[in-house]
Amino acid sequence: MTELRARSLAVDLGQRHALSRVDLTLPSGRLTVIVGPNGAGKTTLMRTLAGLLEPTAGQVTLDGQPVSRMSAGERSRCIAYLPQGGNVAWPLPVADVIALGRLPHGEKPDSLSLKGQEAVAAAIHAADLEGFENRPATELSGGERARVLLARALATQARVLLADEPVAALDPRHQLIVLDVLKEQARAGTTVAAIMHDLTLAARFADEIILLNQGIVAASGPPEAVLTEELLAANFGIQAHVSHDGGHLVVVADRPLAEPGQGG
Ligand SMILES: Nc1ncnc2c1ncn2[C@@H]1O[C@H](COP(=O)(O)OP(=O)(O)OP(=O)(O)O)[C@@H](O)[C@H]1O
Repeated sequence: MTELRARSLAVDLGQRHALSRVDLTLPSGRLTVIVGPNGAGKTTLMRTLAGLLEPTAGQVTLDGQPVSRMSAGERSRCIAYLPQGGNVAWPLPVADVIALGRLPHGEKPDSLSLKGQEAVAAAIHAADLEGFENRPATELSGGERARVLLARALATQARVLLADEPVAALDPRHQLIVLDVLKEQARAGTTVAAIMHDLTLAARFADEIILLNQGIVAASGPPEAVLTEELLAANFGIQAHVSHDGGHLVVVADRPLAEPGQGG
């Protein structure tokens, strides 16, 4: 059982307290979705969990080991991080970009081990990229590129997968495909967390939701406990209608409130 934990985490960015007193546990076998308004600290939290940002206070541990004390190589083998809106700088073939996910294992695109080749093929299949392998990665649509970068993260086969808005640029079919992949990864034993803004999709796929607002955890738990009309008003500043449809929670944002938390 892999467990990524944050204890009393605080991160200051310049003069701003981006995160304060964050305690959370991401267990393996579960898909945790992090939601919250713009500027809530979601990316800051995910980068800190990935060991890419040094906390001002508190600690992140992976199975009890402080992430900050892991070497960069060990960390990138254990924790795959998919950044928000990532780009591809070089016109490499798609298959080579995905194979870069094996670099933490010391494997280059032209010298993949058998395990590496299998990991890349599985990632191409999971991200629905068969037929794209030889296309220059710089000549893709935004959604296609997002799937290539997800596939690169999958190819690492890390124990932890952290994805910052993995479905933001995707069409509805590929949103479902990618979230199915993340859920399958979790079911296979990976610790998976994703940041999302689509609350209905989040409710449908998340085992647990963490609601972040102004750098603190405002609520966490199963979707129905977190995505309530009261918590959405207080934290997103929206009057929302939450209903059930075929066992799924549906969140419709009706209108913005003048101030977060203001009813009526
Ligand atoms: N380099 C920086 N220096 C100072 N403040 C920063 C820096 N980067 C981010 N911030 C601030 O920290 C806060 C948290 O930013 P963060 O990117 O984590 O938010 P987020 O919840 O991911 O937002 P979004 O939904 O818009 O992606 C914001 O108020 C942001 O303005």
